[in-house]
Amino acid sequence: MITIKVPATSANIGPGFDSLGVALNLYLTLEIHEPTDTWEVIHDYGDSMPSDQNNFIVATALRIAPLLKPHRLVVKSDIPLARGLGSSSSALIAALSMVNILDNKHYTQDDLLQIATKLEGHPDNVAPAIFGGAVAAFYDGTTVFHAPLHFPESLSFVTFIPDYQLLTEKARAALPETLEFKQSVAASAISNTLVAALAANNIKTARQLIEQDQFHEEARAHLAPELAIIRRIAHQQNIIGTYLSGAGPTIISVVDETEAQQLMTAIDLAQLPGKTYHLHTDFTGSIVQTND
Ligand SMILES: Nc1ncnc2c1ncn2[C@@H]1O[C@H](COP(=O)(O)OP(=O)(O)O)[C@@H](O)[C@H]1O
Ligand SMILES: N[C@@H](CCOP(=O)(O)O)C(=O)O
Repeated sequence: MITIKVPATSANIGPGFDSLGVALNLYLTLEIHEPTDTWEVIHDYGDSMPSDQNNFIVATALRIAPLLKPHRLVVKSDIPLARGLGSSSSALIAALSMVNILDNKHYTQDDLLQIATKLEGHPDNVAPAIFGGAVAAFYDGTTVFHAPLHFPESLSFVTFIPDYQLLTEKARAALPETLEFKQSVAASAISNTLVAALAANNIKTARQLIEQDQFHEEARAHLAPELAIIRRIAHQQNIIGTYLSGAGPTIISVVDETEAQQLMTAIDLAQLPGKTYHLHTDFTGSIVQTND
């Protein structure tokens, strides 16, 4: 049996729209079992998720390798669907990794990133899902340029996952088509400076910038009302900043490890519809294991 393990990801990290992302310690695992006559996907997502060649993982694999031989697959995941934690990117990387193995493609991690970004449209989830850690990336429509962003290791992520789903497609449809020149300059300067501050462990500057996104959060605020509520709660504590994870609706507060429990308790007291988790950076990224 072959097992592919891919982490969840949180994209944007505030002002880094479509460019910054970090891998988190929730995982999708895809087990590849024996060859079969037709594709069989065993999962516990419920009846609305296909269990045959129409399953997203198989369909994605067949887009890349239409003649791939069917196998019995088992998918296990603690990454919730359509919550802004990159479930579709993790599934996509699992699919491409399966093609890599079954079709002997010899894709490097960089090849995977280029193909995955073409399929996903933006690199900020797929890059950290492949490499682990935090990544900054830019896709010009043809090529992805990327570099690791070394976060201070003491940072962790208090993560509120609402009970409701929000498809990324719907949250992207809420975005403006254009951004005025002056605002674009500010938005990109905020993002650049946040990246430099995080890389330099300059927490004071990171704290001043992480909630200053000008690209997407305001346009999406009505789709994820918990963002404003959790920000208010978090501002009463010693946190670094709170942002909309990916397209939402998950809300993440970046905190020093030692401050996490106090914030989780405060969020839980607000009794919002959802659950709070204390997540950490996954530094490994996607891995493939061959078991007997
Ligand atoms: N493990 C999986 N198996 C099959 N399809 C999946 C899986 N994970 C995600 N998907 C597909 O991706 C959709 C969610 O993607 P998206 O709206 O981009 O949200 P997010 O990536 O933030 O979780 C799901 O509704 C489902 O169609
Ligand atoms: N930059 C994208 C990230 C989408 O992430 P997801 O986890 O919600 O799929 C966006 O903000 O649309």
